[in-house]
Amino acid sequence: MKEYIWFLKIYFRHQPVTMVSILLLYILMYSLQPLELLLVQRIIVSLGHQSEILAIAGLILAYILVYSLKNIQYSFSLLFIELLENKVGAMLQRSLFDAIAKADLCKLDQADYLLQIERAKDTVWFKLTNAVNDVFHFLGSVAGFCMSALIIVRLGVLYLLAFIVLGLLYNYFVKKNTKEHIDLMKRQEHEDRKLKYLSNLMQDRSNQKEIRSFKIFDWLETKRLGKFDEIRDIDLAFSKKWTVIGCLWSGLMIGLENSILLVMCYGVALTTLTVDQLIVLSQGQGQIIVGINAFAEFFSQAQKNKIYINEFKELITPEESGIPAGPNPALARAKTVMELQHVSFSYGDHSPALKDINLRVGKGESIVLVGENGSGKSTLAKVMAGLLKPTEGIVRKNCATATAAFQDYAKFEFSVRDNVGIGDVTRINDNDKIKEATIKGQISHVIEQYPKRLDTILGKKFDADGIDMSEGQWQKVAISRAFMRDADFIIFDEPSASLDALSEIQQFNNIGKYFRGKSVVLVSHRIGIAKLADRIVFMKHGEIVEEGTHAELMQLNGEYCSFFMNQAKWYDTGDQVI
Ligand SMILES: Nc1ncnc2c1ncn2[C@@H]1O[C@H](COP(=O)(O)OP(=O)(O)OP(=O)(O)O)[C@@H](O)[C@H]1O
Repeated sequence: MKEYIWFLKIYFRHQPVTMVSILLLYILMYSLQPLELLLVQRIIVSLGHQSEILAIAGLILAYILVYSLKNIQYSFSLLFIELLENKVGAMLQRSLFDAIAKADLCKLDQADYLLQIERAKDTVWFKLTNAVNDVFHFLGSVAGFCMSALIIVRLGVLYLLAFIVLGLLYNYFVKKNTKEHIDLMKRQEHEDRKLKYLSNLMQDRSNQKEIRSFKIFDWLETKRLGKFDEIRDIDLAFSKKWTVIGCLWSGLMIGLENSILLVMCYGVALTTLTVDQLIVLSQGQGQIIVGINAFAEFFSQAQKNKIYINEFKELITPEESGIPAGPNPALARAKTVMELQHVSFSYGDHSPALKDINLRVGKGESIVLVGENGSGKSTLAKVMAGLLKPTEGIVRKNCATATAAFQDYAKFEFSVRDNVGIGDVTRINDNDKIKEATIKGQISHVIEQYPKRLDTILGKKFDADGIDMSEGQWQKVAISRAFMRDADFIIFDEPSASLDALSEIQQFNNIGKYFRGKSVVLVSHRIGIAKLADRIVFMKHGEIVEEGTHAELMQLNGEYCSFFMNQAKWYDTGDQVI
């Protein structure tokens, strides 16, 4: 019940009036049914006793009123529930996005975490509101059940017991069916995701080049259909099985219901029961069964909801940040902007991508990380940027503002202004600053050619006039973001991977020029760039194996030297590698 109290509190805190209104409406709805029963009985008795026409008309009017009230109440409760869903759903969705934005980046590569997010989207909009609805239904049905039971018990305890047994039997079937269905859904969840993935592959624009060039449409479609058939066959088998069981069970229930009806009719024949009592009992039977179903439904649903609520609660509970925020006096004294002590990092259960890294970035120092593919440079850059939380070790930071540009930068289908301005959202409407950033990022001359300039939409998903930039142009937009902020500490992970040779040289010149005096950590494959840095950090298999200036490392004649010479021999300029 802990989890129910947690989320009910959230709903009450945000929408107290709506919550109380729904509760009152449900209690009213469930109380109207037994009232209807009493009125029917009174009408029959009055007719039988040939009471005054005015009294009979009054009773019929009251019955019509109760009946109409029931329908009006239903429409209102739907309206209130929708209101609740929209208001609280929007707030919960924000909590979810907030949690995703704060989660360790590598979590977003984990299938389980992605599945949790997928489920949470449903939880936000439907499952939690449904759970609130269930609680109200339950409370209302308790009230209704008690009133119906009181009416029936006056006519005979045995009738009430018989109806309760009938209700429990009905419920046994529903419970079995629901349990098996839930088990099936859980087993199918992963398969459903695979099917969704395959379907998305077929419609995603970015895959169309490969699909057409390699002519893999049929191959992919066979895969998708295979998965679709697999899921459909299992669903169909389930439906067939439960249709047969359902028919047999309904037959049994109809038999039992009619047997009870026969007993009641026999009671009328023996004059132990009057006709109005027979009508009240036969209608009351339905209300008792519905009541028991509502209880059982609530408890079985509560079991399911418990899982979703707990999972959602866990998902939106903030994680501890990887790097302690704020200035660090000890680092400030040592003129250090960042220090890593014995830092290791693993992606899930994989072998460590970083092993026992010790690194200090001095104020105003430029460091270039070099090494073979997969040696851990990008991972280290992400740990330094606070995007990945070290598995072991400590990262200490001492800088007011930091900025970063990554090789796997985001392409937002927004305007150029937004794409660049997000580098510092506080200045997203500052045209001069944005233009300056695009000049430093070497993309201003391209943007100047667009008729709408900074207002040009990048990408064509939402705007037919949108511009499709080349990969290199996109990279320049991403780099311009980094120039938006006057940061003390800048991390560049392969900022030139998609640039042509001249743009690349210009880009590095710009970094040197505009970030002079700032602390810069740069990941680059272009080893000639390393020579310009204050310090070179050479990585291999997730470890720092050599550290020093270009001259020092060349003299050492170790890993860096051979890496440098190997790259240098592809350039005629020999030692003058760019
Ligand atoms: N998201 C991920 N999940 C699992 N393993 C990963 C992930 N990203 C990187 N790795 C692994 O971590 C190791 C280090 O990768 P990283 O990208 O940091 O290397 P890198 O030196 O930047 O490589 P490159 O020069 O190719 O960009 C590699 O073995 C890689 O396979």
